[in-house]
Amino acid sequence: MSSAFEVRGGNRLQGEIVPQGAKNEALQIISAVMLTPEKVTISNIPDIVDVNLLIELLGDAGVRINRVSRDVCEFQADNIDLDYLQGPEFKKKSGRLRGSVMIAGPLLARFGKAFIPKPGGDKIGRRRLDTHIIGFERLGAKFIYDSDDNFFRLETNGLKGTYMLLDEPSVTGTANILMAAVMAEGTTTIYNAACEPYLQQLCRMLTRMGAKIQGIGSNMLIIEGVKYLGGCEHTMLPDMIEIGSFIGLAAMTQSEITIKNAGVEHLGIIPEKFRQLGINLEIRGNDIYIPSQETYEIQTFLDGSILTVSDHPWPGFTPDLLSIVLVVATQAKGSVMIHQKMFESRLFFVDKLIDMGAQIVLCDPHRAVVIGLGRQHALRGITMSSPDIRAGVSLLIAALSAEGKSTIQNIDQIDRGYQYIDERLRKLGADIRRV
Ligand SMILES: CC(=O)N[C@H]1[C@@H](OP(=O)(O)OP(=O)(O)OC[C@H]2O[C@@H](n3ccc(=O)[nH]c3=O)[C@H](O)[C@@H]2O)O[C@H](CO)[C@@H](O)[C@@H]1O
Ligand SMILES: C=C(OP(=O)(O)O)C(=O)O
Repeated sequence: MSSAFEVRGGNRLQGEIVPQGAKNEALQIISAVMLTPEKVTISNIPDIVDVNLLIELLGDAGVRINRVSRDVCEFQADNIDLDYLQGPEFKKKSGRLRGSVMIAGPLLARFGKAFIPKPGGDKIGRRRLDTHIIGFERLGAKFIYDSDDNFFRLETNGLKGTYMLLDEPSVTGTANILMAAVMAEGTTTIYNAACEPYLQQLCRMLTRMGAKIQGIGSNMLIIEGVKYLGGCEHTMLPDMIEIGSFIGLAAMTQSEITIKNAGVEHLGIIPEKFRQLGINLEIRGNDIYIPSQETYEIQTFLDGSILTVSDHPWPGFTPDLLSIVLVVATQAKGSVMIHQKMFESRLFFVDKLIDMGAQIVLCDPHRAVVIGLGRQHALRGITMSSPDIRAGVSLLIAALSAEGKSTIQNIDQIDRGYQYIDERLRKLGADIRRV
């Protein structure tokens, strides 16, 4: 696979784009197929590296996989190879993505055993697994940590429902504990649960499989354990992070874009945050229309002070869109403070934007002040490397708006989560190619 994008910036884009199925939802939903020996059919699966890798991993572990089409797949986990799941190949492969940790909950529920290698995913700061492990322990699992090869082994003679107050509303942690609790004996209460649309979707899927869950969409899930879960069908929501990325792309490149079938009722505060940056967007049924805008002006707070955009667990603003907001602000009129509270290494990519001519002060690893150029001059194309998935797309957006040629290396990071991105952007008129 090639590993760089060459972009000639400055084109105004135009047209319609359909978001892919949600990556982070897919990783939960595909893990949940392990909960039943029956057939599960999943639709709107994004064709991206992380998701394909998880599907491959399940296949290696004995799950029967029938990819009916690019975005529909049937799974049947009626013959799992538990030995494979503690072997060297699994350790290596599953370490390449974050989502693989979520196989543990279903395995523990169904077989009383699970193995968690050090997970992969973005290197964006410390990413603890404490919430997952402590949650499993509270349900009655014992864990052994093998420090030589960074491997957690979990075992139980039977999970038992309990009350737990999570240390933090971890997204993958909540999903993992939930998938274990649905087949535990008795009632489990998970308080301070994460409640992103990804999790709401997982709860709905589990309910269709026969699970009993109350409090869906809230930070308190009450789960009545059942003995058996059956097959189901599930369709993934559109990827809200991709949608936010396209809104940012449209504004930054002064383009007129319609994002089709955007699942607007599931976007929470996302459209409002982009409006705070001065971006016009119209919700038209289930589509989002972004008109071409010469300039956009960042709002201030009501008292006139400089706007801060920060991340917060759902229903707050997702940390996965802060890098996009930051790049869009570089060409706005006005200033904004970006405060990335969750991750300590996600803002370092701003040095590349500074090289391109953006005015940004990185105050500390968590906070950056952007002084918008207000189109006084364009960014300049440069050669850069993509440090993580969202920074990668932010740099791509910057490159598409910049004057001249940019080369973005390490685009495997982008391919991890954005489906055929070059091809789709070319259809909108972007000058981008893989080299
Ligand atoms: C595969 C997947 O679904 N990945 C997402 C998931 O990762 P993931 O589930 O790994 O992230 P967590 O929700 O566990 O949180 C990530 C980090 O943020 C810290 N933290 C979390 C909650 C909190 O209130 N305060 C806090 O500081 C945690 O200590 C942790 O180190 O959720 C993250 C937070 O939305 C997203 O960036 C990732 O895209
Ligand atoms: C951080 C992200 O992904 P992961 O958790 O898979 O690293 C992301 O999707 O922005």
